[in-house]
Amino acid sequence: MVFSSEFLEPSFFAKYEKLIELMLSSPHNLSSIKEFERAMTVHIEDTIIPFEGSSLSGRCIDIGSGGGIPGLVLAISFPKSNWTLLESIAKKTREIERFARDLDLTNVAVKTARAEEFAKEAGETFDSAFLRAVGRCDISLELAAPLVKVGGYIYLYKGPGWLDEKVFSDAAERVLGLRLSCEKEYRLSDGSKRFMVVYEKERATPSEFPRRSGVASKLPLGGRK
Ligand SMILES: C[S@@+](CC[C@H](N)C(=O)[O-])C[C@H]1O[C@@H](n2cnc3c(N)ncnc32)[C@H](O)[C@@H]1O
Repeated sequence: MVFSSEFLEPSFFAKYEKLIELMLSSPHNLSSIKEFERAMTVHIEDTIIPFEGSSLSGRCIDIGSGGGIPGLVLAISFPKSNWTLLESIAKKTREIERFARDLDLTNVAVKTARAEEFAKEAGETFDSAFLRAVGRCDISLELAAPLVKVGGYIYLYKGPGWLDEKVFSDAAERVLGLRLSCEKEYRLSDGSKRFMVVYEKERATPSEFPRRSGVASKLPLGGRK
């Protein structure tokens, strides 16, 4: 682990390890990485390193949470934040609920729905949204913007291809009333490069959003490749 232990309480590390054990032993193929140490690097370090020395609070949503990454890791690390973990596949949300219970996390709620549908019910009520490996930046921003308050933030976890991908975010920023607020490069302990890209929501999301389920990927705001 490359992050400093001063930033995190020792009890958090036991929970990260337990979460990875739960993910790897799940029958539902929640991680393409099967080896424990490698999963600690790819899932835990990747989630935590960009927040080293920061704090997180308020209502947070992890969109497309899969096996609970990054939401469960951030819920462990920042107990004062309140989390909704949103995932469209029910067998995954049942697993996330079980993990949150086994980890004694009282700041986590789990919801089975597509982001486009959940946004109609929840509206612009979250302080921050987090997405990792859910889609290209413009698609992720379109799923997140209708759920975030004006003045709130969208955090995208991005891999080494970010500098080529970022061209697709311009149109989404303009249409959705977002501003690129911070772009931070970091490295995992294996040397691989990652980016945390943060957008501030400056204006209310136009009423044509959310578009129907699936349209954000079929007709992306940044255009087709
Ligand atoms: C590649 S997985 C990434 C999971 C996790 N965020 C991670 O980094 O390990 C993408 C997940 O997003 C979910 N997903 C994709 N589009 C979604 C949508 N519109 N609403 C909710 N979940 C969605 C998928 O079901 C899938 O579990």
